[in-house]
Order: sequence, then C-alpha cells, then structure tokens
Amino acid sequence: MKSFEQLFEQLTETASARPEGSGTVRKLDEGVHAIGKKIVEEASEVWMASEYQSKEEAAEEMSQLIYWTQVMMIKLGLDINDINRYL
Ligand SMILES: N=c1c2ncn([C@@H]3O[C@H](COP(=O)(O)OP(=O)(O)OP(=O)(O)O)[C@@H](O)[C@H]3O)c2ncn1[C@@H]1O[C@H](COP(=O)(O)O)[C@@H](O)[C@H]1O
Repeated sequence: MKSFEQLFEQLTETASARPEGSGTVRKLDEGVHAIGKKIVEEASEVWMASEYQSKEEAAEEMSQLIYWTQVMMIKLGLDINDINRYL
C-alpha cells in the first residue's frame, strides 16, 4: 500500500532510472497520446465499476486512474504542487 505522494515519488524515480521491464517507462516512451488513451480507458472503467460493480472494484479502478494521471504528470514535467494549487 502507498500514498499518492509515495507513488509519485516512486514513478519519478522509475522514469529517471528506467529499469528493465517497467510498464511506466514503456508508456512514457510511447508519449502523451498513448498515456491519454489509458486515462480515458481508466476513467470509463471508474464510471462502469461505480455504477455496476462493487465499491472495492470501483476503488481499484480509481487507483489505476490516479496512476495514469501521475504518469501523465511526469510526462509533462508537472509535480504535485502544480496540481495542488488548483485544489
Ligand atoms: N500502480 C500501478 C498501476 N496501476 C495501473 N497500472 C497499469 O495499468 C494497467 C491497468 O490495468 P487494466 O486492467 O486496465 O489494463 P490491462 O488491459 O490489464 O493492461 P494493458 O494491456 O492495457 O496495459 C495495468 O495492467 C498496469 O499496466 C499500474 N502500473 C504500475 N503501478 C505501480 O507503478 C510502479 C512502477 O511500475 P512499473 O513501471 O511497472 O515498474 C509500481 O509500484 C506499480 O505498482
């Protein structure tokens, strides 16, 4: 289990170290368009799970949407403060 901040720290490190076999690195290399498609896919899965599945399944889909949003943040060079200022 990890927090939003801990995941972001880990993904930032992964993007820099580029470990073999990392799905994060692969998708970062594919670019904004590919990451954007994952965000849209996960957003729709959040909606479907919230409407038709269990709360646990909805929570899992929400975690994946957060993950892909963080991957996009890293791709764009945004950090958590860039997001927090709009909250
Ligand atoms: N939290 C996540 C995470 N959430 C979602 N995902 C990815 O998002 C996909 C979402 O699952 P789906 O069921 O929608 O997709 P799928 O059809 O199974 O997968 P695709 O074929 O579409 O990639 C997963 O298969 C993962 O590829 C994640 N990938 C990685 N992390 C964490 O990121 C860190 C770095 O991971 P790596 O870059 O893989 O080392 C680790 O701590 C991981 O736990």
